[in-house]
Amino acid sequence: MGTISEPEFDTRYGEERSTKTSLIFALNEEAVGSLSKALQIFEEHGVNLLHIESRLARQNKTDHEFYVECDNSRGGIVEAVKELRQRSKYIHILSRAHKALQESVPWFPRKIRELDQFANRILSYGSELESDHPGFRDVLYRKRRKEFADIAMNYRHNEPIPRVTYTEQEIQTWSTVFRELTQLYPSHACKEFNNIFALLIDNCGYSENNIPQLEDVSQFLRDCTGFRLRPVAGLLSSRDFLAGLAFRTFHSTQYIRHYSVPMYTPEPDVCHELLGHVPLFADPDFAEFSQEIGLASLGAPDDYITHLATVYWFTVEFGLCVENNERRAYGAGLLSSFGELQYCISDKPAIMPFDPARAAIQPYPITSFQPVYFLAESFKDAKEKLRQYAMTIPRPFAVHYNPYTQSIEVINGKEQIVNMFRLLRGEMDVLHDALKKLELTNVLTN
Ligand SMILES: C[C@H](O)[C@H](O)[C@H]1CNc2nc(N)[nH]c(=O)c2N1
Ligand SMILES: N[C@@H](Cc1ccccc1)C(=O)O
Ligand SMILES: [Fe+2]
Repeated sequence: MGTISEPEFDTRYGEERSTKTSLIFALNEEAVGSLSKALQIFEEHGVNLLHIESRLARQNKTDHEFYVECDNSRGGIVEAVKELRQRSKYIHILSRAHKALQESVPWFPRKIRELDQFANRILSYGSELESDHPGFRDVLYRKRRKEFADIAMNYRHNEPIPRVTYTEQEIQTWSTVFRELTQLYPSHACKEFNNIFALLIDNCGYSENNIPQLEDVSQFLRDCTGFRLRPVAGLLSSRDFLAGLAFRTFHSTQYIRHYSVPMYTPEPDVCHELLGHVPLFADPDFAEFSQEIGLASLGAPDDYITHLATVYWFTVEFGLCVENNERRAYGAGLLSSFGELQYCISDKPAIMPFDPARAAIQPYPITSFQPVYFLAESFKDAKEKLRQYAMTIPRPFAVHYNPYTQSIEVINGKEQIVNMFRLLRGEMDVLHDALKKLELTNVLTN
């Protein structure tokens, strides 16, 4: 069992490097040798220690606290602190210059076209998935996957998504998944999902004998909520994936799982995207919520991204909620796996009440059924709590999505405030006019 691994530490920080930084930290464990292991981290990152002191922690007078001064002229302190943080109860960084360095913001896309840059940044699940992936030894399957990867790699913003002629065998796999899942949905899926699913059957070519085309689904979503699909060759890093949502863009795979194990696959495939995710993206409220999560992620520090992605995992991917005193699935990873959808409603897994702060630190496997699920009071409750959680990500600026230019505006000065105010005032005027014409102006005053 593994956990999703993030790409290497993001090095797109500011150029500015201070030479001297002071830190105070207390280690998680005080075992013999743990300090020397911790100090080794500095060495590994080329950071020289100039001075070190230990003392009893101010807070509780029993822990030992260490004060170190380091020479950062060769860089590496950001990485070292990041690693040390994992072994520490707390770290305080004392140098001002270092703080400025930390506060400089990781790169994020500002224009929708910049999502083109994500195409070749696909994470592999690592050797573990490779060897237990059901398609691992199937040469034909791997060859076919390469064709799909090429479509995604060559795709550019605003192009229609290439249509794919699926093979008989692929359609068979889809049929099995579709048939099994649609039998379970009425009793296992939340009502928001079930309501929209019917629309997809009527409008989007969803049926037992047809794998819908991404382009058609993307057009449909654009009409419903302005969401669109982009083909992607595989798993994106959490940071990139979430950034896509900020632009109302959902990265979707186009290949289908291996025919040998239709009931569960360890990576996203077209069944997961089209059956699991797409229905809720057609819901205006969920679309707005998804974009907010995406916006909150832009430029967030790495550790916040990891936590946000984990909460996302336990909600949007694997969330359960209560409906009429019954357990129902709203997570896309459940709604696309007829194996796990039955399992999650059974009494086998552990169920915990949904609390974002708790879910954020729960480890999870990616290649097997989840041992733990979080149960929200309702689908709405989960959305609300995740939204509030996302708001706690610290950032020295606000962001706003301009739908006309499809770009992110960073609100960090007077000029941007004035622009945004103008935009909103225009909309408020329309609203006021509408209320007047409907003789509803009193709703504003009451
Ligand atoms: C945000 C969170 O990590 C989430 O599970 C992401 C990760 N990367 C992804 N990448 C792709 N292609 N599809 C997905 O559904 C996801 N999910
Ligand atoms: N397990 C899901 C696919 C999936 C993999 C990884 C993350 C989320 C979903 C399925 O079988 O449909
Ligand atoms: Fe997913």
